[in-house]
Amino acid sequence: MEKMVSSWCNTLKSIPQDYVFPEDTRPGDQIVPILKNCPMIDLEKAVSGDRNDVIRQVLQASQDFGFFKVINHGVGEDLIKDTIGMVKEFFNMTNEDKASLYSLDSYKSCRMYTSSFKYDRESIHQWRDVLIHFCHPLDELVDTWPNNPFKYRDVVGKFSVEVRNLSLRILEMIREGLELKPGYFRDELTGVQLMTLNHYPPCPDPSLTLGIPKHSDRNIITILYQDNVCGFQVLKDGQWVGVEPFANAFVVNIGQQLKIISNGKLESVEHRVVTNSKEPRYTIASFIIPHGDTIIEPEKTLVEKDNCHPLYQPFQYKDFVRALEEEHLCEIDATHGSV
Ligand SMILES: O=C(O)CCC(=O)C(=O)O
Ligand SMILES: [Fe+2]
Repeated sequence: MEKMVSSWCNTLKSIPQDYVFPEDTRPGDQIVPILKNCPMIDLEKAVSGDRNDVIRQVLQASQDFGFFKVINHGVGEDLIKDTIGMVKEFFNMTNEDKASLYSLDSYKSCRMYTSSFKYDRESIHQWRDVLIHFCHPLDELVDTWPNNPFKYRDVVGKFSVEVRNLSLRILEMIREGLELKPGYFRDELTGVQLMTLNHYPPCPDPSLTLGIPKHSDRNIITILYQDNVCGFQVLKDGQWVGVEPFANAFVVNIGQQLKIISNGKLESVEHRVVTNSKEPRYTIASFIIPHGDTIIEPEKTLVEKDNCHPLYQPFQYKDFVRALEEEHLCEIDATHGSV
C-alpha cells in the first residue's frame, strides 16, 4: 500500500529514479499541440436524424484516427458527475480504508495497484494508482467491489451498465457500416467488461515520467471518461497531440481486436498519458473484451469484398494477450492482460 504513488508523492520536489522514463520515451519539455480536427460525433442523430450519416462518421473516424469523441451518447450527466465524484472520493479515502484492496495478484477480480499490473517485474514505474474490477455480468461481480464509499457499488454499477450499453450501440453502428451479419458482436467477442479507475497525482516533473506509456488498447473497444484535466495524448502522423476533455463527452478507442477483425480497415490509436504538476487527474476506462478462448480473425466477408488477403492469422484471444506480454513486457501497458 505504501507503494501507491499518492501515498508518498506529496512532499517530493523531484521524482524517484525508478519513475524516470528513458530519454526516447519520456515526454520532455516540448509543448504538445492540441489535436485540432478531433472527430466529435453526436450520437443523438443516430436515433433522431440521419443514422447512416452517423455510421459513416463513426467509420471514417475509426479509419482515419482510430478513436473519436462522442456527445449526446445517452449516459446521463448526473450519473457521470456522481461516478467521477465517487472515484475521487474513493482515492481520497485514508490509506487504512483502502489498504485491504491493494494487491499484486493479477487474478484478483477487484484490486488496487500502482503503475501497472507487473509492478514487481518492471524496472520503470508509471505515475498512476489504479482501482480495477470486472463489471459484467454486474450481479455476479458487484459484491467483489469496494463497499466504501457506501454508495460506490450502486453508482458505479449503474454507470458500468450504461457505458457497456453505449459500447454495444457503437459496435452495432460499426457492424452496420461494415455490413457484417446481425449479432456479429456476440457475447464471445464482447462478454467481458473491465473497468479501470485511474488516479494520476500531481507530479513534480512531468517531463520525465508518464502516467501510461505509448500503447494501443488490445481489446475490442474502450470508452474513456477523462473529466476536465488534460493528459490523454494520441500519436497522429508521427506527432504526439493532446486530446482535450470536453464536458460530458467520452473518448472511444478502437481496440486492436477490432482492427484485426476489420482486416486493418479500422485503426487502433496509439496513445499515452502525461502527468501535470498542478492538479490530480482522475479517469474512468471501460474495456469491452472477448472471452479468452474466442477465435479472432479477419472477417471473411470483408476480406472477400475488398478482394484482398487476410492480414492476420486466426488466434485465440488469450494467446494474443500472452504473446504480447512476453514480447513487449516493458513497453506495453498491460492492465488488460489479467483477462
Ligand atoms: O487515463 C487515460 O487518460 C487513458 C487510460 C488508457 O489509455 C488505458 O487505460 O488504456
Ligand atoms: Fe489505453
